[in-house]
Amino acid sequence: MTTHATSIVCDGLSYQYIGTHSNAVDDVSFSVEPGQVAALVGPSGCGKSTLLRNVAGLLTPTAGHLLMDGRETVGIPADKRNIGWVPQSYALFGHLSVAENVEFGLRARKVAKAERAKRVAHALELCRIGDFAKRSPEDLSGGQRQRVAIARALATNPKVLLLDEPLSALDPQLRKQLRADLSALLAESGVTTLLVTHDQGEALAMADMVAVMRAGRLEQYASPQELWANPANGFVAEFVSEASVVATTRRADGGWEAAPGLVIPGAVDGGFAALRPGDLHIAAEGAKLTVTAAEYAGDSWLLSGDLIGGARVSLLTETPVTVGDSIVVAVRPRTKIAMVKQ
Ligand SMILES: Nc1ncnc2c1ncn2[C@@H]1O[C@H](COP(=O)(O)OP(=O)(O)OP(=O)(O)O)[C@@H](O)[C@H]1O
Repeated sequence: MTTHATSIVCDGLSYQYIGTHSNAVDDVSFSVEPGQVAALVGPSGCGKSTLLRNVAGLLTPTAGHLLMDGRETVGIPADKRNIGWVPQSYALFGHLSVAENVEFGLRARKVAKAERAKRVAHALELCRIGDFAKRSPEDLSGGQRQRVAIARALATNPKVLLLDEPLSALDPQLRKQLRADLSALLAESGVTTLLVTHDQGEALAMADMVAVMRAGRLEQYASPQELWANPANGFVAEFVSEASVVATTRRADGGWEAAPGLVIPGAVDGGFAALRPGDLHIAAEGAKLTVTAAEYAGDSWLLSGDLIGGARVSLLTETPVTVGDSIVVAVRPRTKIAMVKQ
């Protein structure tokens, strides 16, 4: 769809709401390469939507720069930025057909009729909703409605696509299915995309780059693989991979352990070990763990428990275990544990 993709640079961007005492977005810097999909993730209230609204031009930064294709964008009104905005609710018009919804933004921009028809047809095809062109969006499933909202945004040939929680209106089963479809669609469209999600799984699965935010600050900006392998700190490890971040101590043999007997293979320096549920298994030798919760997950159990020393960790196992049981756990063979600073 896009012939020329746009780069986005946020440079020291801050935003403070009137009447508040701190920045909702605080000195955030990152850049998105042309055609990339970047996800903003972080706990509720960390500033994701505020940042997205600044990029959209719905809010004006209190400090910093926002560059698109190297050009300062702060000060340019929202309707002159050529941005495709897909709100959480999709905001489709029920009294218009799917095709008319997609055409809506083009009419508003006074695009000529023949060109409108061409762009609508292309957007419908790209989003695989041509079969529903004459239907009302109200007669479509949640997933199909989402495609209409994206087609409507893409039809205007935006420089940048902004998606606010694109999958949150869908049920959990459908969310997983549709994130692959949405990724494929975004890749095919080639448009530079910023998306907000509070679901770290969604961010890892869909984005080229992920911005992890906490209390307005950017904690880390990296590819999903890099975030997983080298989380910048304990917060990122816990948020991105549901890790338990446990302090290590030096063993007499020079190695490091996260609890008596729980050796962290390959750890050269001490620090905190980010232990993910998939990192540990029940073993003959290792550390004692008292099971405090056992959640059945179909082909496995998700156990949580306390190690000697008090740290709480989780692990996936196929062995049925009951709450109160005492088990021995170790790091699975050939598993690299991420070490972080707290
Ligand atoms: N209009 C407003 N006036 C004052 N403060 C606001 C306003 N909107 C948001 N905030 C505050 O700014 C901070 C960031 O909010 P924001 O909505 O950007 O977070 P978020 O990460 O998108 O959260 P969520 O995941 O819950 O949508 C929060 O502390 C919030 O209370």
